Amino acid sequence: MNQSFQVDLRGIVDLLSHHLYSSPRVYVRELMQNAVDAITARRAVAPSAPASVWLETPKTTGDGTLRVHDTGLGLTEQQVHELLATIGRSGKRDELGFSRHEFLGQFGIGLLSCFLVADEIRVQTRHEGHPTVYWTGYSDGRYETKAGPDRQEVGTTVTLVPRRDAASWLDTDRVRDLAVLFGELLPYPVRVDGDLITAGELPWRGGRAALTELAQQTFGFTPFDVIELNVPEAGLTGVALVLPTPANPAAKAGHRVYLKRMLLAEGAEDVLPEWAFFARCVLDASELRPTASREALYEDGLLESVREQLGAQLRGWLVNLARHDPDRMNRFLAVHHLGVKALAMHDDEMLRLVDRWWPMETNMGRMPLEEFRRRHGVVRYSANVDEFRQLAAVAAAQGLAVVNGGYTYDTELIERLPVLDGSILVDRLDPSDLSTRFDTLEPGTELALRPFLAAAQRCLDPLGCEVVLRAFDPPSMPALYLTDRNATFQRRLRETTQVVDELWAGVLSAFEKAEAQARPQLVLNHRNPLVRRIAALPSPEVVGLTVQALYGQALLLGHHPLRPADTALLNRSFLDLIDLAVPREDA
Ligand SMILES: Nc1ncnc2c1ncn2[C@@H]1O[C@H](COP(=O)(O)OP(=O)(O)OP(=O)(O)O)[C@@H](O)[C@H]1O
Repeated sequence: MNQSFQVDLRGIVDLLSHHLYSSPRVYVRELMQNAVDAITARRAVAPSAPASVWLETPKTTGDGTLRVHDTGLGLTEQQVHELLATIGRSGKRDELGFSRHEFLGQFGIGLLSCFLVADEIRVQTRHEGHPTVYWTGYSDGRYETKAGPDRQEVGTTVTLVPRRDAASWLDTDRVRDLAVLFGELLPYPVRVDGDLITAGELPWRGGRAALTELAQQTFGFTPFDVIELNVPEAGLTGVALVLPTPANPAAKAGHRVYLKRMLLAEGAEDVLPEWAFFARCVLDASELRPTASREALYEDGLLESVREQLGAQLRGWLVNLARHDPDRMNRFLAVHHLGVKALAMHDDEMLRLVDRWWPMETNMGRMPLEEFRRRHGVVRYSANVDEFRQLAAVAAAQGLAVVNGGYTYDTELIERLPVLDGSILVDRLDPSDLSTRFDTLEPGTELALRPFLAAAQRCLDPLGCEVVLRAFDPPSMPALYLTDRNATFQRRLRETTQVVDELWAGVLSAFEKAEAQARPQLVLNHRNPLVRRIAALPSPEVVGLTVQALYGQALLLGHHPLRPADTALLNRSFLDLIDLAVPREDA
C-alpha cells in the first residue's frame, strides 16, 4: 500500500526559523519575491499586463495585518492546492523539475517563512478566466479554501495576521525599511503605503556622482576608484569600489550582492578572489544561484568562474593604472601596500607590482627594487631595521648599496624575487663583509700603533671581542661593532647552553661548530680624530677605559643585545672615565 509522508508544519517552521534563515525579516523578501515572479509569469503570456506590487502596513490596513498585492498571474483553485499547500512544490520549475531561470523562487518553501511572524496567512487570488479563490493557511498545518466575491483584477493579495509576539515585525517603519533593503532594485514598481520605494535603474548605470553616493550609502566611504564589473555568462553587472583606507587582507570582505535585482546579502564573501581585499563590490547577477536561505551564493562552477573573471577585471585595473597613471598607482600603494605585500608573498603578479612600484628604503634613497637592480645590480639587503640604521651610512660610504629589508614582509619578498626572473641576484648583507671593504693602514702607521692595539685588545679579551684598526668613511664614526651571522648564532647558542638544564644543553651542543671561532669585531676608525687621540694616549689604562667606552657605544648604536658582562663593563668604564675627568678634592 502506498502512503504519503505526513508533515508537521510546526516542526518545519521551527527548522526554518532556527536553522535556515538568520532572521524572521526574510518574510518581506519572500512576499515581494512571489509577487515579482507572478508578474513575470503573467507578462510572459501577456507582455502589456500591468506590473505593480504594493504593500499595505497596519498603518493603512488599520487591523494590524500586512497586505501584499500584486498584479501577477494569480492561481486557479487546483494550483492553490498543488502549490500553496504543498511544501517543496514550486510553480517555478519546468516539466523536468529544473528551476526556471526567469524566476527568483525555486524551492517551494518561501511562503512558509511568513509563519515566522504570522499565525495565519490569507491568500486571495484570481487567475485569468477562473473564479477568485480564498485560501487560509494556519501555522498548525491546517488550511481551507472557499469561494467568495470575485476580485476585480487578476492577481493576488496575501494577508498576514501577525502572531502576538511577532507583531513588531509588521510595524510600518520596519516593513518599509525591509522592503527598501531587499527590493529597492526590483524591476517592477513597488509601493509601501502608497510611496514608491523602487529606484528603477541599477545605480551603477548612473554617472560618477551616483556611484559615489552608492559607495557612501552602502559602505560609508568615498571610493579611491570605481571599477566596472561585467561577467555576461553569469548575467552579472556591477562595480568594485576601491577602499580609500587600508584594509586588513586577512579579514573577509563583505560585498553587496543582488540576484535578479533582489538583495541576497549585504556582506557576501567569496565573490572576489582572496587577494582583492582592497575592493568592495555591489553587483547583480541573474544566473548565479542562491542557497535555500537565499542569504548566500551557492558554491558551484559558475561562481568559481565568476570569481576568476572578476579577479581578472581587478587585475586589469591595476595593470592599467600602473601603465597609464603612475601617480595614482603610487597613491594606491601608499594606502594598500601592506595588503599588497601580504599577497605578494604567494602571488607573483602582486610581487611584480611591489617590485616595480613600491619605493623601498635603501641607503641610496627610496626607490622600487626594480630600479635598485638597474642601478646597483645585486639586491643586497639587511634583514632588520637596526642593522640597516647602523650600517646604511657606512655601507654607502664604501659605495655599497643596501636595501632595508627590515619592514614587514620586505625580506621575504626580496628573497622571493628570483621567482620572477631567475637572473635576479639577491644577497643578504653580512656585516662582517663590510670590514673587508675598509682600508688597512700604512705598514709604518700600523707598526707604530701596535702597542695601542695590544692594550685595546687586552681590555676586550674577556668579552670575546677582537679589536681591529681600519680607515673608513664616514670619519665622524669612531667605532663599529661587526658580527658575522654565524658567529652571532654560535655565541647565543653557547650562552643558552650555560643557562638551560643538562638535557637541553646536550641537545643544543650538537649545533655548536668547533670551527666557528669567528669573533665579533670592534673596528676602530683611524680616520676619526678622537680615535687618533686615544691611540696617542701614553697610559695603557686610559686607553683601556676609552676603548671599553667605545665598545659600549658601538653596541648601543647597533642595538646589539647587552649581556650582563657588557652592561657591567659599560658601567665601570663610564664611572672610571668620570672619575678621571673630575678632579679629586684631596688632590
Ligand atoms: N503572489 C503569488 N502569486 C502567484 N502565485 C504565487 C504567489 N505566491 C506564491 N505563489 C505560488 O506558490 C508557490 C510556492 O511559493 P513559495 O514562495 O513557497 O515557493 P517558491 O517561490 O516557488 O520558491 P522559494 O522557496 O525559492 O521562494 C510558488 O511557486 C507559486 O507558484
